[in-house]
Amino acid sequence: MGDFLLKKIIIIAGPSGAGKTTISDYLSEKYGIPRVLTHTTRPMRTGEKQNVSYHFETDETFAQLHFFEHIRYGSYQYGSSREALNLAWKKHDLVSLIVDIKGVYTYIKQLGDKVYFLYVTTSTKEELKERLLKRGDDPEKIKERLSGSELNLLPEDLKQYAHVIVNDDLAKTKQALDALMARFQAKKYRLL
Ligand SMILES: Nc1ncnc2c1ncn2[C@@H]1O[C@H](COP(=O)(O)OP(=O)(O)OP(=O)(O)O)[C@@H](O)[C@H]1O
Ligand SMILES: Nc1nc2c(ncn2[C@@H]2O[C@H](COP(=O)(O)O)[C@@H](O)[C@H]2O)c(=O)[nH]1
Repeated sequence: MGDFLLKKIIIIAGPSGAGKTTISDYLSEKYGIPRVLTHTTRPMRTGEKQNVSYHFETDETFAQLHFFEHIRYGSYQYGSSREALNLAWKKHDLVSLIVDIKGVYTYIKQLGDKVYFLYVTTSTKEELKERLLKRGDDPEKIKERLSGSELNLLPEDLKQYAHVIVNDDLAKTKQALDALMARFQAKKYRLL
């Protein structure tokens, strides 16, 4: 299984539309850092694929699974498993995972300094709204996602752990990620 001490996880969180999936895809494509897939009961969006974007579940199949942590977000359930993480760590020292803010608390509490927390956001809420409209999200759902706890703002007590990326300009974000990866390699995964 390799040296467990080397195993690290980049936990990505932030508002809907901020670019968490885009960033995770970039890390995967450019640096071979796989995303640990999570499970959800929400319907697939255009372009998403079963067992590539998520493990898409029904309420019945979701209820049968054993989760490390799980949440209800909007009308749907989401959950991540320790088994999937361990499986990914068998092949890779560094992996990524996308969760909401509640999930971030769980991962930091349970995995401590194995976690590198990337908080992704934009300068304005309008930018998020525009991206979600362009993606074809329902305007009512967008309203819900961009208010209250669904907005996934960075709480005060998580700021000490967060490495913030303001993803307004994708080219600049990629430069910031490249710099981050260079630091990782230099430090040989001593992330925090
Ligand atoms: N810097 C950027 N500038 C413009 N559009 C972007 C940028 N980053 C991502 N996008 C686009 O915004 C949309 C949302 O991005 P993405 O799916 O990565 O967000 P997300 O944070 O994973 O959202 P969600 O939590 O809703 O799944 C996508 O269409 C993506 O191509
Ligand atoms: N705590 C968890 N949060 C998760 C998980 N999988 C996804 N998410 C978060 O849910 C919302 C909505 O996701 P979307 O794909 O419908 O836009 C978003 O904040 C994700 O980060 C999980 O297993 N656990």
